Amino acid sequence: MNFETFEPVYEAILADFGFGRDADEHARDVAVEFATPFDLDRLDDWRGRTVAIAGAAPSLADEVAVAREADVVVAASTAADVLRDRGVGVDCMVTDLDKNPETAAALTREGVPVAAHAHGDNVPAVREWLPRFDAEWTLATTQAAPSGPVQNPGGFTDGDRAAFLADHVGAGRLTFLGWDFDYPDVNPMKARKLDWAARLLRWLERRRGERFGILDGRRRELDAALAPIL
Ligand SMILES: Nc1ncnc2c1ncn2[C@@H]1O[C@H](COP(=O)(O)OP(=O)(O)OP(=O)(O)O)[C@@H](O)[C@H]1O
Ligand SMILES: Nc1nc2c(c(=O)[nH]1)N=C(CO)CN2
Repeated sequence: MNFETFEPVYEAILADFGFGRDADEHARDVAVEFATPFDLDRLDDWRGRTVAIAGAAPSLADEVAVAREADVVVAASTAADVLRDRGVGVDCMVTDLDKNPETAAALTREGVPVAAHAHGDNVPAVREWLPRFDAEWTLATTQAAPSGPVQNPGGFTDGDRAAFLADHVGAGRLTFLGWDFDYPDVNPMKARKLDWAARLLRWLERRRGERFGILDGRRRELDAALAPIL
C-alpha cells in the first residue's frame, strides 16, 4: 500500500487517539538519521507464498502449528520470543521497539529482517535502539509519509503492520496465530489499538479479496466503523 491510500485511515487514527501528525513526522525524521535503504525486493521470496502473521495474544503458544505450516513467519513484537522459545524460526519481526528491542537487535545481527517503527511516542527508543541494530537487516518504517530510507507499507499496530508488509511484498495467503480481539486482560489503550488492528485487517482482507478467519463474526461492525473513513 502506498501512503496516499493509507492516509485517510491514518488521519482517522490520529484523530481518534489525539496523536499529532507532526510528532510522527519528527519521529520519522529521527529514524532517517539512522536508517539505510532497505530494498523490499529482498522479501521477494514471500511472493505468492503463505505468510503467517503472529500476534502476541496469550493464545499464541497453543497455535504455533499455524506458523510451522506456513512458508514465511512474520512475528509482531513479543510473538518473536514466544515462537523462538518453541523452536519456530521467524523470518521477519515487526516492532515499535517498546517491549523486546533486544530480540529485534539480535535478529538483525542474525540476518533476519526487522521492521522497526518510529512514531510520535517512541523517539527515545528509536534513538537508543536503531544504532544498535545491524542496519543491513533493518527496515525503518513510519506511519506518516515516507521519507528517504524510512518506508510506510501501511498499518498501525505491530501485528497489522506485519500483515500490511506481507501484502505489500506480494504474499499469496495470510494466516494468523496469536490474535485474540476479545482477550479481556488488556488496558484501555491497548484495547483501542486492537480495535484499530481489527479495522485495518478488515480493510486489508477486503482489498485482497481474502477472508481472515480471525475476523469472523466482526465484519458488520468493522465495516460500519470503516464506512465513514473509506
Ligand atoms: N490479545 C492481544 N494482545 C496483544 N496483542 C495482540 C492481541 N491480539 C493481537 N495482537 C497483536 O499482537 C501485536 C504484538 O503485541 P505485543 O503486546 O507484543 O506488542 P506491543 O509492542 O504492545 O504492540 P503494539 O505496540 O503494536 O500495541 C499487537 O500489536 C497486535 O497487533
Ligand atoms: N503516536 C503513536 N503512534 C503509535 C503508537 C503510539 O502509542 N503512539 N502505538 C502504536 C502501536 O502500538 C503504533 N503507533
